[in-house]
Amino acid sequence: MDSTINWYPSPAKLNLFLHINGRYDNGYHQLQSLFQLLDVGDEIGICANQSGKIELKTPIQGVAYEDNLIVKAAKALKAHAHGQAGCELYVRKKLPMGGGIGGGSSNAASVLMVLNQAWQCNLSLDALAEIGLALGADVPIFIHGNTAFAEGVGEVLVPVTIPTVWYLVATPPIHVSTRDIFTAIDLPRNTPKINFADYKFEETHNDCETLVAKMHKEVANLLQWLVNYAPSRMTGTGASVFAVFDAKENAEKVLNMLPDSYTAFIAKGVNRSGLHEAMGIESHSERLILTS
Ligand SMILES: C[C@@](CO)(OP(=O)(O)O)[C@H](O)COP(=O)(O)OP(=O)(O)OC[C@H]1O[C@@H](n2ccc(N)nc2=O)[C@H](O)[C@@H]1O
Ligand SMILES: Nc1ncnc2c1ncn2[C@@H]1O[C@H](COP(=O)(O)OP(=O)(O)O)[C@@H](O)[C@H]1O
Repeated sequence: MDSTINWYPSPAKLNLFLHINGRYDNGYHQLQSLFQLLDVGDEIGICANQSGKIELKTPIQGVAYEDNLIVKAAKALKAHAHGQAGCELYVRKKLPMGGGIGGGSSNAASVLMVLNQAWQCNLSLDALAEIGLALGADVPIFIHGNTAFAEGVGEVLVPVTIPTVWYLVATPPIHVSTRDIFTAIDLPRNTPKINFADYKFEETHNDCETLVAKMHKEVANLLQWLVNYAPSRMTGTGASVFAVFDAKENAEKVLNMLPDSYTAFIAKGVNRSGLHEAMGIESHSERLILTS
């Protein structure tokens, strides 16, 4: 094996809506969501070897080696590899962490997908998604690599093709703990299930948004500002917020006016993950086609 570092996309996602339909006995929440993949993300560098060691060459400040989802993913897959499977791992972090745009889960998925090939584990996408689910509820989305409706805790997926739009994604300088939101007493947990074929953005919402906006005025202020320019909503359990535009130029105009206190980027919505495109993995799954 040579020592070339190969770089792969690790795309971000948005939850275009997030409905909480109930709660399972283990405390996890039963969700419905539309996961929109983006053409923007981190980059994961991987150099597979036969050292038997998993080395992270670019540590992330504030995340310990054993807690890093990149390392956890490699360790989880090593149990399915032969011989002295090892690797050097690198990340070029571009996505804000803990913002509800899935950077950590996507990093884990990219590592699982690439090492599955490099170590010749030959696991199916379903098997990789099952390993990924134990690392985080959003990992299966990134393994299957489709913009998709999700149910359950995010593991029951219906791939979808939706029209291309542009997003301005902005993150206030705060951290929202997913756990704190899901354990809050006043989180709504009884939104009726929708039929995915009837989905319309304006008829859906994010059940976490009101609570997070109440707890963090930065999120409330950002939403109040953005909604003057375009339909806007929080993604996941926050703190990032997105606004939807038909044209990239319009998103750029609003980005130029955005106060400096937010980190922000513009991304195109894609129906297929850039990782799967880069790895040449064809999409065979049947897709629900939405025209608006
Ligand atoms: C709700 C979403 C939507 O994308 O929020 P974001 O994390 O993206 O903001 C995710 O599915 C989150 O996934 P992830 O961040 O991987 O969550 P996990 O590590 O699996 O769980 C963190 C904690 O959130 C709670 N949790 C998570 C998912 C879920 N369906 N119900 C829950 O109650 C659990 O208390 C768990 O201990
Ligand atoms: N490789 C990683 N990239 C980002 N976050 C990571 C990573 N490994 C572990 N984490 C931890 O996971 C948390 C959630 O990260 P992330 O997936 O970016 O956010 P979210 O789940 O809100 O979309 C971070 O706050 C960080 O502590």
